[in-house]
Amino acid sequence: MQALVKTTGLNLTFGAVMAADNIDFELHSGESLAVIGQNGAGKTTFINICTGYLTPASGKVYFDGQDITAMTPRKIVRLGLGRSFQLPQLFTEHTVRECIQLSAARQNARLSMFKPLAATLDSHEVESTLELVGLKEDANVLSADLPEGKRKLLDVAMALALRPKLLIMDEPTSGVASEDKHGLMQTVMNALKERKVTSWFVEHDVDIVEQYATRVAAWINGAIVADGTPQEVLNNPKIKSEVLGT
Ligand SMILES: Nc1ncnc2c1ncn2[C@@H]1O[C@H](COP(=O)(O)OP(=O)(O)OP(=O)(O)O)[C@@H](O)[C@H]1O
Repeated sequence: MQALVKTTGLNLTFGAVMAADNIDFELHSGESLAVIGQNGAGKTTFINICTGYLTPASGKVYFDGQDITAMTPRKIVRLGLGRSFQLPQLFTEHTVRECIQLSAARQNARLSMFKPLAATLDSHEVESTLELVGLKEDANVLSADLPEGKRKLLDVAMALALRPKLLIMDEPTSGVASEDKHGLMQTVMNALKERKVTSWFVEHDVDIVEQYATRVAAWINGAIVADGTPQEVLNNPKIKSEVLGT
């Protein structure tokens, strides 16, 4: 089966820092990948390279068989590689519904000064996305007024409005109270399953990793040092001492 994401020999340094060290990696449709690693290990740099925000010094990135190494983030999103951010990128002066509408319109290049936004979009699509992430009752709330957990959900919903094949989430539960993390992840993972979206998420909470990942990749100094089932990676002595600190 062709990999959904494939990288070959990716390298990137920032001065003396090795942020990506010859990374060969594959992700297949249907996987749920958790990425773990200490701060500064290179998890976000790898995501930035795969989503067009950074260009590697050498190496290639393929999405669905297509070379996307030199593509812009916008083009990559249109191919079906979605992304959410550690700090949600919302339209803070707009309501929850409008944020989803704007996201969907951006994807379809349907933003126009001359037509109301709602008239250019499939309203059923927008409403079903709101429902999917449990934000229907908040549809008319300003996104800036949402609590952190719902801001994260809206960020995911905006990415889902673009109908991705893969969603990469950089720390989807960071900044959320520990008692709310599981509820948030459950909603997100149910939504991805419903839309048949492959998932890749960066996570520091081992309980979340164990519960929601089918595969774990552990990073140290810009390299993947362990890659396997959660059981294998989380019980690996090197990962326990150098990544998890247990
Ligand atoms: N634009 C940049 N300029 C200079 N150095 C950078 C830049 N981006 C990242 N780095 C450095 O590259 C290394 C990897 O950073 P990266 O953000 O990828 O780590 P991370 O594993 O995502 O960490 P965190 O868990 O803190 O988000 C770090 O040493 C970081 O300081």
